[in-house]
Amino acid sequence: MTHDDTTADAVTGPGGTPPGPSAVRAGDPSADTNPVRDASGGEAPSPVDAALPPELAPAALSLFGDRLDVAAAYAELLATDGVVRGLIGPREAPRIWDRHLLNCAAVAERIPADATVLDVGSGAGLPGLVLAIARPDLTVTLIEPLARRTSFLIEVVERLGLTRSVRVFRGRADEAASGSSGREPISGEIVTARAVAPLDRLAAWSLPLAVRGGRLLALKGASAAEEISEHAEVVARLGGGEPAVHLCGVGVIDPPTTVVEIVRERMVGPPRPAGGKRSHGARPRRR
Ligand SMILES: C[S@@+](CC[C@H](N)C(=O)[O-])C[C@H]1O[C@@H](n2cnc3c(N)ncnc32)[C@H](O)[C@@H]1O
Repeated sequence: MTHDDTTADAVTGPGGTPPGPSAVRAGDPSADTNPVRDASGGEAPSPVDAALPPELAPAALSLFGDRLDVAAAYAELLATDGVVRGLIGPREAPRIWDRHLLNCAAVAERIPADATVLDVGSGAGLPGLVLAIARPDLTVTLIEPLARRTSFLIEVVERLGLTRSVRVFRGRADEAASGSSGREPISGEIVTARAVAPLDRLAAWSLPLAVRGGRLLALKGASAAEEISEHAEVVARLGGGEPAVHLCGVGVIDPPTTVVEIVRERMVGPPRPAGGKRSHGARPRRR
């Protein structure tokens, strides 16, 4: 994975005083609808695309509670800025609530109170930012190598007023786990990931980020069982316990979110590079 160097250096965390979420409320069609042009010259989606569909309101309220207005502000940012900046496809805008926000928020039920969460490959903030919105007790680090995405994430964190609980780490998961460019290695009780890599590669990147007894929560679709049977051996070699499939949000969202959960049972170090030891601070091998 190469870095996209369109913006500044490694990110340690957003600073400054956040202005707080926009006043747009779920389902508020009176939001500013000034058309803006997207990168392709077409008309970008308006905030109305991010309005909470009435039929999803009960699920959204159940998953976000009194944070629903923050979730709505995030939905609006995804559907406008996120689309214009190419972080989310224009066709996703009207599906932001069911396919993205609710799907990700449902996973909060598998995360204990006050946990430290590391989200690998956050992209536009899914699921890490959604979890931070739904669960203000969590401390969340969004791990993402692409500068264009981390700039968006930093801006969103500031605009939503989440700077106390959310940090953005620009880099790959293996760099976060081992520490690189003078940064301390990071770890957490929960590692989340959605749509990042097949289970074997994901486990190799994510398990080193979990403390012993910590868990990887991988949001997977219909492929979950197949991926487990294909990769369970690799997962075991990496120190992971037997992967288990859980459905999250049963009775709240349809379909529920399928999560593959793997406990880091043993601490297994990274494989030694061929030809001897890696010197401190050296660039990790490309996988
Ligand atoms: C398909 S996107 C998914 C984004 C988001 N999780 C979602 O569900 O919308 C995969 C993301 O993983 C990131 N990624 C790829 N390899 C990575 C690595 N080794 N460590 C951390 N992130 C990585 C990519 O930059 C990209 O943003």
